[in-house]
Amino acid sequence: MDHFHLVDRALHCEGVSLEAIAAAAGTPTYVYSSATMDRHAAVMQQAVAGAGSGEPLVAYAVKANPNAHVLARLGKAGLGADVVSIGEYRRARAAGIAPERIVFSGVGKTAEEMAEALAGGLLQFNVESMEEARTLSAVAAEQGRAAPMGFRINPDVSAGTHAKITTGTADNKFGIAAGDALTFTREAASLPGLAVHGVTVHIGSQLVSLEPLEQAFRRLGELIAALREDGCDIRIADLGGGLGVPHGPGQPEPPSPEAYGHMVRRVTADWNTRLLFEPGRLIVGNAGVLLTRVVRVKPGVRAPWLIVDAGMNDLMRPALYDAYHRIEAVRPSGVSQVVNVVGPVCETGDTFTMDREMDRVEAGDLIVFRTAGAYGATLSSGYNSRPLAAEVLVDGDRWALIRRRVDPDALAGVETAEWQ
Ligand SMILES: Cc1ncc(COP(=O)(O)O)c(C=O)c1O
Ligand SMILES: N[C@@H](CCCC[NH3+])C(=O)O
Repeated sequence: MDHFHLVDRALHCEGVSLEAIAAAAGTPTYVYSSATMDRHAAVMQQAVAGAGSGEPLVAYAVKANPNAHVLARLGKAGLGADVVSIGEYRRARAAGIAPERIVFSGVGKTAEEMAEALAGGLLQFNVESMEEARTLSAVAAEQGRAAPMGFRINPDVSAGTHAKITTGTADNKFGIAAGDALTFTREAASLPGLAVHGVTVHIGSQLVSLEPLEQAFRRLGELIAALREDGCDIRIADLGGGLGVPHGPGQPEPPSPEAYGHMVRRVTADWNTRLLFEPGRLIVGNAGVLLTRVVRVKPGVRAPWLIVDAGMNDLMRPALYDAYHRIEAVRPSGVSQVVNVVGPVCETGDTFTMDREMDRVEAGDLIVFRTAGAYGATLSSGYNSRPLAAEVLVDGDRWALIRRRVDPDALAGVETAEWQ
């Protein structure tokens, strides 16, 4: 069930009219549905329930949407957190997510970040190089603690997604080449303060086929067997995130979480490890829209330019990855038109789409970009001295402003002239 739906011929989020939100909160504003987030969290947890040995952990990838209220909601829905910076770690903890439900990923963790997370507690660091393992060892030795550790392998599998969100090929910066894993664990085992008990793999984002995932997981399975034979006690396999979400008619249809769960069960049946998952987009992508108002319609050669008050600074995905977002009128006219939808930013890349057929709208009308709950607000910037968009969370027939619009004047407080 879609919680963004028409009521009295106008788009609502759950029981709240998007027109009412725009009138009160202004535009552009991100609007999230709590019910959709809860449902996605439940669907993912059910899809992997009973897989592996011990309780599977669905650790939400905080980077997808780190708003404190979104995190608190997902924590209550039973999710842990996959964090990639100490900022995300702090946010996850502040949202009430327990340390033993947090994994720390990323190629560039600093010694300071490691020290704070180790002292605060976590399930494991997912380490991506021998150099990083040495730093973690030094941090652990200094605290007199053992650092719980997994390590990420690079399986050299192409995920079949956009090059800029592919992470598991030999050309990518991520992970340790699968062929180097034995040498890596032997060396890591010889360092003080490291408790190596996990392996992880994550090959990319918005995957629309299970095949590359299955290939990567099979490599991981072979590796777990080889590591055990070598005396390394692997107890956790973290299968990363990456499952794509539907973007609407005419767009590639990703496999369902249930199909993903079946594949995981089949491939991991004899692994005898606890399983971790790190979905981001799957949980929040379709739980959010970016609500924006048409500033004006300018005649164009190919098609009219629909100039909206959201720009590439608010929703970067089309400019960064040529990403598709379904666009809908908040009050559909029933008459269709072909338009180019662009923002006000002084860049040609500030183009959301060209030659898109959609409902006819005029200056002053509201439209939404769908599937904007993941990698939307969090990737935004204040480019062109534009404010950061507001964020709203809907719950039934109530809504709350969960991030105020951040005015560029806020910079006045941090811009200084401290010449040295
Ligand atoms: C290590 C890691 N885990 C999880 C994710 C979440 O990916 P997605 O939002 O596609 O599920 C990412 C982002 O690609 C990632 O880099
Ligand atoms: N930011 C990307 C996803 C990258 C996920 C992080 N590894 C997107 O918007 O699609």
